[in-house]
Amino acid sequence: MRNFLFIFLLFAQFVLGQSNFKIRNDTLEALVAIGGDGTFRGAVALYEEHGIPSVGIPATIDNDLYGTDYTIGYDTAVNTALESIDKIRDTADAHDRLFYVEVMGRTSGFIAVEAGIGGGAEYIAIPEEQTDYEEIRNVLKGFRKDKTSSIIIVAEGDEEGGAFKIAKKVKELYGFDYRVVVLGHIQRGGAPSARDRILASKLGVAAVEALINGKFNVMVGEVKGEIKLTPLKETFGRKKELDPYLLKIAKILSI
Ligand SMILES: Nc1ncnc2c1ncn2[C@@H]1O[C@H](COP(=O)(O)OP(=O)(O)O)[C@@H](O)[C@H]1O
Ligand SMILES: O=P(O)(O)OC[C@H]1O[C@](O)(COP(=O)(O)O)[C@@H](O)[C@@H]1O
Repeated sequence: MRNFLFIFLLFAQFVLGQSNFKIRNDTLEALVAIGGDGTFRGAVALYEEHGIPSVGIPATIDNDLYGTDYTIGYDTAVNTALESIDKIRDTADAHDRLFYVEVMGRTSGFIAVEAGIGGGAEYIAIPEEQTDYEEIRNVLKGFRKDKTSSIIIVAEGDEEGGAFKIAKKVKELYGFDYRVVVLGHIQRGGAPSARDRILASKLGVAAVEALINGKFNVMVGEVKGEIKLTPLKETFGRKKELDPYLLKIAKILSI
């Protein structure tokens, strides 16, 4: 690290969220802000109001930042969700049950889609698509009679209001008895997966390189295996789309 560049490498929540933390403008040249859209909004405000530049590193389990294929924490969260879904599947099989499993995703269905495909979900409800009750009924009526269990994954941010609401409505409409499991905050934290460790290592190096090269107010991301810089404002101002191919195969595999 060059002498003239003094960088605080901190979780931005720490900087932005704690009132007793005082920023000394005379010593702080740049900030590496690690977090999601809230963190980056704060980083932009810090620049606009105090002239402190940042480089952002995307870290949120939701994976909902534009400018990177994956965010740090997402892969670990999907694996944690899958571990639980595997266990629930055992009970669903043994008890001949329909389970609704609610995963995190405040405004996006990234965790739901990958956990759903990985866990063999019969249906995946996400905020990006209108929940289709008729499709749920068709899946549950059983195109395949050899299935002894059904699992419906619901992203917490689904426009219908979560797993309990969907389960209740399906029961009212079609009479299917159910159990609901809300995985909740166990999806955050824990030991990071190998993929998350590698991604964090790559993006950490990329952030320092960006600063050395005088690139500020950008987020470092990885897109199709390449490091990419995206203006911080775009990362939360633009919508990151779900992979349409994953959505397609989720439907094919649910039959
Ligand atoms: N416009 C803003 N100005 C200053 N601080 C902000 C702004 N938006 C969010 N923050 C702060 O950034 C921190 C992280 O935001 P949060 O939404 O909790 O997490 P994430 O970064 O995962 O989206 C919080 O402490 C929040 O108060
Ligand atoms: O209950 P809280 O503290 O608001 O946290 C829950 C929210 O945090 C999230 O897990 C995202 O957190 P991060 O962006 O920090 O990974 C959302 O999916 C969820 O809605």
